[in-house]
Amino acid sequence: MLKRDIQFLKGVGPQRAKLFKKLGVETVEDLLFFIPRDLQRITNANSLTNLQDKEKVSLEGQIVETPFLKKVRNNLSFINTTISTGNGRVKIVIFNRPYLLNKLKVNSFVAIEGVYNNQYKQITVSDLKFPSSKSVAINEKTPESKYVPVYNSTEELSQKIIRQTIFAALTTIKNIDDSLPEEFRLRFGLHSLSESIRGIHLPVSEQHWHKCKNRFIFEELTVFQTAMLYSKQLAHNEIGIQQYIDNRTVEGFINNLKFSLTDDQKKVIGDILRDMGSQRSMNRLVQGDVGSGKTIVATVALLVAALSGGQGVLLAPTEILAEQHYKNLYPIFKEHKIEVVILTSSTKDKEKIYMKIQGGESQVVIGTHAVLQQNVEYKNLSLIVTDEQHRFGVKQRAALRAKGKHPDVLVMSATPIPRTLSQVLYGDLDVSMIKQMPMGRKPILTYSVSPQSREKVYEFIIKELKQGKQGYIICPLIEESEKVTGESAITYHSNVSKIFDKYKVGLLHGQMKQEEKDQAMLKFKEGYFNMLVSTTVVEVGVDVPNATVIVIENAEKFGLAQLHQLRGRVGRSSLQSYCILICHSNSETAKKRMGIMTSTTDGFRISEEDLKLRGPGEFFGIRQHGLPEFKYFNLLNDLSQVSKGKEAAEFLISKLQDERYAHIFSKISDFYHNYLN
Ligand SMILES: Nc1ncnc2c1ncn2[C@@H]1O[C@H](COP(=O)(O)OP(=O)(O)OP(=O)(O)O)[C@@H](O)[C@H]1O
Repeated sequence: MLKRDIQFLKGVGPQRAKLFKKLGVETVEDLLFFIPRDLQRITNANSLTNLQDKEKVSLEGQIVETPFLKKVRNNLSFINTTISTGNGRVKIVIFNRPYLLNKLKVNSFVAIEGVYNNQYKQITVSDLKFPSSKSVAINEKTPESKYVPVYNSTEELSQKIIRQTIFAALTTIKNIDDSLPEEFRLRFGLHSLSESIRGIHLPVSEQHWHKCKNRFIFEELTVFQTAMLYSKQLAHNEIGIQQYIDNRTVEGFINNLKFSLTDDQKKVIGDILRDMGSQRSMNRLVQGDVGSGKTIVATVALLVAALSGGQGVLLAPTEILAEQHYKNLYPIFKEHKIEVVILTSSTKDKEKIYMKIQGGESQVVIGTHAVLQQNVEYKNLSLIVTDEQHRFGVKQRAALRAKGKHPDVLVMSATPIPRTLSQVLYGDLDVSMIKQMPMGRKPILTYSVSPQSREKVYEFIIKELKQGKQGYIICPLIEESEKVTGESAITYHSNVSKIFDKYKVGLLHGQMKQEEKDQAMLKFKEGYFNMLVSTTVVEVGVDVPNATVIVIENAEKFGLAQLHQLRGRVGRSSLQSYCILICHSNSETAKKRMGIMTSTTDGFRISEEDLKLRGPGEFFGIRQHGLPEFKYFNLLNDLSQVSKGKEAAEFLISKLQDERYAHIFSKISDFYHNYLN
C-alpha cells in the first residue's frame, strides 16, 4: 500500500498526482513522509476574544465593513477593514497593498494569515487569499482542530488540498513498520513512527507536534552520525603506516625554534605523533584560530614523515601560500638533509619534479592541487597535510588516501566552528584544537568607519609606516566594473601610490601572472614594499609579522568569517595591530556585522554569528563540503541535537549484532554506501 501511486487515493486522480510530483511526492509513503515545515494555530471564531498579543493567526471570514485606504506617504499606505468569521468580528490592517482595495468588497470571503496586535485590537495581515465561500463554510464547521500543519506548497496546490490528500492517505494506512525498536525510542525519548506520522499531520498540541517532528530529524541525524562513526572506526582499524618517531631530532628541532611552543601546540603535536607512531591511519583535524600557529604543527608532522623514510605532501589552498611555505620550510629541512620541492600549476620543468617524487629523492612536496594529479606518482607517500579550504568531503578524503598505501591524513582548519557543528562536518575525523594564541600577542584593535573618514585613515597608516611597520589595503574588486560597485585594487593602487609618495606601495591580485604575484609578495615580505594593495588573495595564511595595519574597503561586501581571516593577516607578532573596516553601507545588516567585528576577535563567536546571518548554505558552500542534503535535519536549527545524536550513534554501533536493529542498520548501510564509500 505504501508504494502505491497517490493518484489512486480518494479525490486525487492523475491530474493532481502530477502536481504533487513537483513536490517530490509520488507514492503514499512519500505523502506520509511529506513533513510540514511549520505549525500554525488556527484561531476559530469562538476564540477570537482570546487572541494574544503577537499571536500568529490564520482565519477565514467575510468582509463586513467598507475597506478604507490611507496613504501616509509615498511608500507607506494601509487598508483597514473588519471581517466576520461567523461567530465574531475582528479588525484587519493590510500594509502597502493599495491595489487590493478594489478586490476587497463587502460580503466577499477572504482567508488571511497574520499577527494579532493587542494594542490596536487588530490583525496585521501578511498573506491574503480569496477562497470560495464554500470552503469557508466548511472550515467553520470544523473548528475543533486548533493547529494546522503548514507544508511547502506550489501555486497549484494549496495548503488545503495538501492537507486533504494527506488525510486521505492516513485513513488508508493503519500501521507502519517502525525502523527504530522500542528500546531505542524509549531511551532517546522518541515517539513511534505511526504516532509521529499522525501527530505531524494532525496536530493535537504544539508540544506534541514538535516531538513528532523531532523523531524524523533525530532518526535522520542518527543514521548520518552512525555511518560517520562507523567509517571512522573502519579507518581506525585499517592497518596504516607505523611511522618511526625520531624523538631526539624532533625535540632538537623544537628547541631550536625562535619561540617556545604554546601548551596547545605541544598537545596537538603530541596527538599527531601518537597517531603517526601507531599502526592505525591518522585522520585528524587541527582547528585553530587565525594566527594561532598551525604551520609549525604541520611542519613537525612533515619532518617526522621524512625522517621515517616516507614522503609528506603539504597541500596549500593558493599558489601564494604554497610559495610561502616552500620558502620557510626549504632551509629548515635542508639542515636535516631532507629535500623539499614545490609543485604548482605554474611550476616549470614539471617532468623533473615528477621524477624526483617518483624516485623518492624529494621527501617533502609542497604545492596546490597539482600535487594530487594523476600523473604525479609517489614512491612512498606516508603523510598528506591539507587545508580545510579544500573542502574535501569524506569521499574525496578517501580518494586522497588512495595516492599512497593508507597514508596518514592531517587536515588544518582556520575556521573555528562550534564543537557540535564540527561533529557533523568532520564526524569521521579525530579533532585537536589550538585555542591559545602565542605569548605576547595583543588583541587587534578594530574600527568601523565610513568612506568620508578615509583621509584620517591614511594619516593613521602613515603614522605606522613612519615607525617602520607595514600594512595592507584590501579591495573587493580587481578592476573597476560597470556591473558591480566597489573599490578596485588597480585604481586604488594608483591613487594611494600618490598619497603615500614617500613609501613603496605594491599591488597583488589574482589576475597577475604567477611570477608577478610571487615578486609582489616577496617584496612585501622582505620589507621593500611598505604597503600592499590587494584583493582577497591574501586572505588565507599569508604571514608577514611586521604588518600591523589592515584596511578593508567595502567591508560590507564580505562575510564575517572572511573578514576575520583578512584581519588575521595582522596581529601576527607582539606588535599592536589595527584593522580598519571601511563600510559603505548604512543598512542594519551592515551595522550589525561591523558591530560584531569591532566587538570581538574570537573566531568561534564570529563563525557562529556568520552562520546565523548567512545560513549554512552560503557559509560553507554545503555541496562542496561533501555534506549530504538532509531532508529533515537543519544545520542551523537542529545543532542542539548533535550531542544526543552522537550518543545514539554509539549506542547503535553496540547493537550491530542485534536482530531488532536490522531495519535501522539497513538504512545506515544504504547511507554509508551511497554517501561515504
Ligand atoms: N608559539 C609561538 N610563539 C610565537 N610565535 C609563534 C608561535 N607559533 C607560531 N608563531 C608565529 O606566529 C605566526 C603565525 O603562525 P602561523 O602562520 O602558523 O599561523 P596559522 O595558525 O597558520 O594562521 P593562519 O590561519 O592565518 O594561516 C608565524 O609568524 C609563526 O612563526
